[in-house]
Amino acid sequence: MITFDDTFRRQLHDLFVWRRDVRRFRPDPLPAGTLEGLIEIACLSPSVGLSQPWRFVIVDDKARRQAVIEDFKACNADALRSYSGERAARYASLKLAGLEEAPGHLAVFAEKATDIGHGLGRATIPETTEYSVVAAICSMWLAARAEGIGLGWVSILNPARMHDILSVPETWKFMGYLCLGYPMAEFDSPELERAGWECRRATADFITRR
Ligand SMILES: Cc1cc2c(cc1C)N(C[C@H](O)[C@H](O)[C@H](O)COP(=O)(O)O)c1[nH]c(=O)[nH]c(=O)c1N2
Repeated sequence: MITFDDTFRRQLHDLFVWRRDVRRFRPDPLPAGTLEGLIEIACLSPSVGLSQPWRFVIVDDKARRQAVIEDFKACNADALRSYSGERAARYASLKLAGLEEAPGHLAVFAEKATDIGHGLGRATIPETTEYSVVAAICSMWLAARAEGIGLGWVSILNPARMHDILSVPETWKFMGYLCLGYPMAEFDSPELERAGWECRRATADFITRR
């Protein structure tokens, strides 16, 4: 039997506190096999019916990376137009992806048509497939941070374009595009909070009793 002691629990708590969404990366490359190792950990995550619906695409090709960057720029410009006044100025000042600097690019999809798991748990709530993939990304996020590697989740992208750029099957649903690399700096608070976009609320605000 494996048990975890107080020292581990304290360190685990620090890991939760110091995990960040990272957009500012140092240019240093990641050691060979880093992404594969993180994917290995992600695959230990829970999944509905043990369906393991996560699909990872390591994007090394320069032209495909550039196409993703161009799509981000277009989507981010559209997003900026949805704000006005002071909010728009603030949005424009945010750095919302580290696509140009990050040495590691990883696109993550959910295989909606998988037979693995024989449909268990998915009939009433089909979105459990996507939930499972999000669980895997969160595991990877923490595992990366434990290795001193920053992960930034980019969702300001057009899912249909991601399919075209990455040539993946129709049944794969785009879940997110992850930038990975060594962070420029470490923080214990979200960048959006530090930039004055939004602040974390008290935990009690999210709890209701019935
Ligand atoms: C599903 C999803 C999608 C996105 C994000 C997160 C998640 C969960 N986040 C990161 C998000 O802004 C960040 O998690 C919060 O601001 C909290 O900061 P920390 O993750 O605690 O550093 C994010 N950040 C960003 O700069 N560009 C983006 O496109 C996205 N997209």
